[in-house]
Amino acid sequence: MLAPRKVKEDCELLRKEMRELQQGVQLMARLTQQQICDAISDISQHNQLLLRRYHEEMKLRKTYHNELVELRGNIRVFCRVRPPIAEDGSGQGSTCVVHPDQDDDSRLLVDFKNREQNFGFDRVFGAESTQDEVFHEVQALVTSCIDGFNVCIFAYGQTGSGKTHTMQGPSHEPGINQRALKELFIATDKQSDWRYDIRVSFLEIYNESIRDLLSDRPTTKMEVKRNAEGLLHVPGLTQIQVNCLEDVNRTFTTGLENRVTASTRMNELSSRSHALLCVEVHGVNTMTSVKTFGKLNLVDLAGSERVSKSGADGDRLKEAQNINKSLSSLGDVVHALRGNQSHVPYRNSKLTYLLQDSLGGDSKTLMIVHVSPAQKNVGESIASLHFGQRVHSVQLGQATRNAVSEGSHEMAEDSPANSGRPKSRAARKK
Ligand SMILES: Nc1ncnc2c1ncn2[C@@H]1O[C@H](COP(=O)(O)OP(=O)(O)OP(=O)(O)O)[C@@H](O)[C@H]1O
Repeated sequence: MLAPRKVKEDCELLRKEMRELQQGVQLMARLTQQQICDAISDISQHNQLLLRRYHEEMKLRKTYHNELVELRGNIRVFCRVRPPIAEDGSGQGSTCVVHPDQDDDSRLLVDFKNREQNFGFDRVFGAESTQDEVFHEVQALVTSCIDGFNVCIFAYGQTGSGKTHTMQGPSHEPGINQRALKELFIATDKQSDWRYDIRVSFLEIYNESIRDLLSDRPTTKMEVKRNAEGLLHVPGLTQIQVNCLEDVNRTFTTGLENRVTASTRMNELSSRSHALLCVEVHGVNTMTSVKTFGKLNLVDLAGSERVSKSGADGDRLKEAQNINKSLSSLGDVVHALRGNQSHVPYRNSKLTYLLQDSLGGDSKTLMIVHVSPAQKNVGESIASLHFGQRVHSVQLGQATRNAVSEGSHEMAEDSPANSGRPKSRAARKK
């Protein structure tokens, strides 16, 4: 039998040991916590370093990419994904399967046949992109026509993919056409020693026939001819001098009312023709009388969808075949130019023949490929992306700027916006 005093002492001892054990555990826990915090902080510093390096690399890649684009002869390809719309319906078919890469604004990811396909362009605009953002990227291209460059901007894609939205746009959110003219008015207004004259024509190519959209009595008998200076033009085509946005809007209203539209299963007001807004900028220096001339061609192409899907027959089938022919000719021409091939097949369609002077040489071309985000359109989206990719991915090879094409315009040496820019090849030769 233990004495009560001994029990009390043992109890005290046990209590003391327990307190020490508790303190020891708390100390260990604090130390471990500190170690974990240090490790996390190390990892996050390392991550931040990697992220910084990644962004630096991205910036560098962009710089090199821009240099490469210059070398490739100024042909760029953008891609724009339109947001979901009511016409996409609901259910499985409306699921969004097209996503811009969150970390790289030049890549697009598409879920197709249970695989993720990856497409690269000069720039990808997601569904939330605004008209402002898109125009910001094309602004420099647009104003280069003041310097005497010829510029073409094409909107490509299946019916309902957003081509007209990008080029024309609704009145509360105007697209490239109106913004470009506004920008030209602002830029030409700033040049005190220069007087500018801006003229527009608006035509469509429907079933390989040209129609004047600004004429009261449109005729389909219009042809592409060479004028005395060797430049391609359409005799009899209405040209309107525009001095302000009101003039421009009046012109658009007339032209759009005349546009041929026909219904297909895919879009009630599907445009089955290519619409071409041609802006000519004539400049004259009031001190030296030096003249400049540049052309800006803004093209809303007809829908690129394949015939079977549109349920086409009869007239619609003929339309679809003509559209396919001209779009593939356009792809061939741009592909040949970007690859610096010696033969460029301009004559294979009215569209490329008419634009011959504005494609190639020192001209600048931008193709904006439009895609729907919906799963039910994914086949057409993939076809459009392959079209854009074919143009975009031409290997550099021995490409430099193309030789000056027949009839291209030289940039005047003392053109106002010329200072600090590389001179056109023609100008360099002088
Ligand atoms: N970026 C966008 N933001 C908001 N709405 C858009 C956008 N792109 C397209 N839409 C809408 O989607 C619908 C189809 O677009 P749009 O008419 O521009 O297609 P399209 O490719 O020009 O078709 P079509 O070849 O038939 O002329 C329109 O209602 C348009 O307002």
